[in-house]
Amino acid sequence: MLSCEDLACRAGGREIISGFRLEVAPGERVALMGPSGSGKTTLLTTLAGLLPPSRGRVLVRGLSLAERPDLRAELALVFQSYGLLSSLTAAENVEVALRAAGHHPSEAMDRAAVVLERLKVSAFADHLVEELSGGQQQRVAVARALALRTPVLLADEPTAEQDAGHRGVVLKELMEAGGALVVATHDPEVAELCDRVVELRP
Ligand SMILES: Nc1ncnc2c1ncn2[C@@H]1O[C@H](COP(=O)(O)OP(=O)(O)OP(=O)(O)O)[C@@H](O)[C@H]1O
Repeated sequence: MLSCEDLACRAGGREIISGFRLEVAPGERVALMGPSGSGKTTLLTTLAGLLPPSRGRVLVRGLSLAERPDLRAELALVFQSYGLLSSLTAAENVEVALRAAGHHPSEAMDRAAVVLERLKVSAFADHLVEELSGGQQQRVAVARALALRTPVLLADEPTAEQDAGHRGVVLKELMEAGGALVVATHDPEVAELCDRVVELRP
């Protein structure tokens, strides 16, 4: 579903990742682990097609992501820093992503309501993102990515800001989403729920 071979990524003028190989099957859940600074965010950003690799290619269904930008529609990314539009409401953030992906406004509204409910943020659906706590914002970011129902979901430490109860909520939704999942995490319990662990070394 998602693969790369001999991938190298640069950030800040130096090579952060080199000779990286990954093959993720449809529906497979992979935990990406490694110490702080080992390159998990850099790698996820590259796999999402947002940062061009300095060597190698990212393939989606065997096709080059660089040559076929339309394949980006197969991927969703939960950013470590959420990447929400702070002057919009939680619901609008999800709806905007769905509308940008081609969904009818009324369908986007319905789908956003369902996914925000599942992530336990429906009580804040009409609140501006800037009024939400870090944990609430993170669940909106997860909701936005899940709402797109892409075959591949990339998630960067998606439970880092969650208390124990909400961590379970986020994990359940991510694990049951059904698509391939690559999740960067420092949490061994998240890794245990995945099918396998890929370790990055600094
Ligand atoms: N835009 C940038 N400019 C300069 N250096 C960068 C940039 N982005 C990342 N780096 C460097 O690349 C390395 C890898 O960073 P990255 O954020 O990918 O690591 P990480 O494994 O996700 O870390 P963490 O677990 O702390 O989130 C770090 O040494 C970081 O300082």
